[in-house]
Amino acid sequence: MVGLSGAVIRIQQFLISPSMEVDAVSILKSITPSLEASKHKGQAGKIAVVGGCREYTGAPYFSAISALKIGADLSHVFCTKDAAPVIKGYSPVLIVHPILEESYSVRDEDEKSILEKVIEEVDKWMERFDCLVIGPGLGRDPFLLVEKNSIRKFDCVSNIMKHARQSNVPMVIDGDGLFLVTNSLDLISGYPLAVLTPNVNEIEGATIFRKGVSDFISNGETVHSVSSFGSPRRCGGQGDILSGSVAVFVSWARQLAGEPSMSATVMGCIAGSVVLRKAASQAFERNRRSMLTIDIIQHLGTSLEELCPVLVSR
Ligand SMILES: NC(=O)C1=CN([C@@H]2O[C@H](COP(=O)(O)OP(=O)(O)OC[C@H]3O[C@@H](n4cnc5c(N)ncnc54)[C@H](O)[C@@H]3O)[C@@H](O)[C@H]2O)[C@@H](O)CC1
Ligand SMILES: Nc1ncnc2c1ncn2[C@@H]1O[C@H](COP(=O)(O)OP(=O)(O)OP(=O)(O)O)[C@@H](O)[C@H]1O
Ligand SMILES: [Mg+2]
Repeated sequence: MVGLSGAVIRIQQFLISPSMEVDAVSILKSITPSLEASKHKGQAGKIAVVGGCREYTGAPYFSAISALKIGADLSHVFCTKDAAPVIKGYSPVLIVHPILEESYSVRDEDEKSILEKVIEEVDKWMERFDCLVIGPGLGRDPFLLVEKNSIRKFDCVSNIMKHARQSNVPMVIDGDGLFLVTNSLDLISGYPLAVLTPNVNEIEGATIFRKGVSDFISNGETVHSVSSFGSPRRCGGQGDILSGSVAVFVSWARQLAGEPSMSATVMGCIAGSVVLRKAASQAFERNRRSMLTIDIIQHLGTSLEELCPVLVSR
């Protein structure tokens, strides 16, 4: 396990490691499944986003809707009670669970029983999920994410992550989920099915996707870059599209037969990067300075189709 200062040194090593521009489109094509009339609902992926609180409702929406736009069959959001009606109002296609509690609505003596209820609710679904996204718009409430050395004994999201890990469910960790893991590295340390998507970082065992002018993806051994043209607009929420997209591609990559030369998490990150960058470039061409995150979401389908045309088997 590495501490935060260790993680910072590793960021520097990560950045100076030689990286190779990867053939991202070939990887995308190799993991994207065909559409077959015989397939049933759920086989193309069931994704769950854990995030959304009073302040942030956009981030979990962007992430969850992007998973559907990439091609997942079902997309769930586990959020606080206050955020749920707002997120439901954005779209009827998302399945929204208003189960998380913030500390202002929980008495100290009720914490344990409420935590148990939250975990019971999530556990009902856990085995069915192909990938979780932890953190978009989660906020920093101490009953959601416990801080290091806090006197607080319980928090909801660490426990959800522990249960996901026990069930071998992959996790893409972004936004406030990154804040949580930098305070509790053991949540993901040594877990090969964790993907972290910070602006810069590295933690042993997990796959790191460092976002920027070029995206760098590493599992600690090799570094792959994706530098295809994206967009010069940096409006908020593009990282959320990425987390939802990567979740779907990781779940697809895990279905590959044989022994692929890269891990499912690395392949899923590469595929997510190339599709998002293409969608961002298309959205920017059309909207220029007024390009918004929702414009990129509208181009996810056409970008994926251009890079990896759909194959329909009857
Ligand atoms: N419309 C919306 O509702 C939006 C909400 N957003 C949410 O807003 C909240 C704050 O997002 P910000 O963009 O300010 O924060 P970031 O997504 O940049 O980072 C969140 C946290 O991750 C950690 N982190 C990131 N990079 C790190 C590194 N290299 N090393 C160590 N730790 C690192 C830090 O604790 C940081 O505060 C998040 O919940 C985010 O999901 C954003 O996603 C933008 C859109
Ligand atoms: N300077 C850049 N030029 C081109 N593309 C970029 C640049 N920076 C980031 N990107 C692309 O945008 C994607 C999202 O990265 P970004 O840095 O916007 O995330 P973020 O800051 O976490 O977003 P959010 O607002 O959702 O929190 C990256 O994967 C990358 O492909
Ligand atoms: Mg972000």
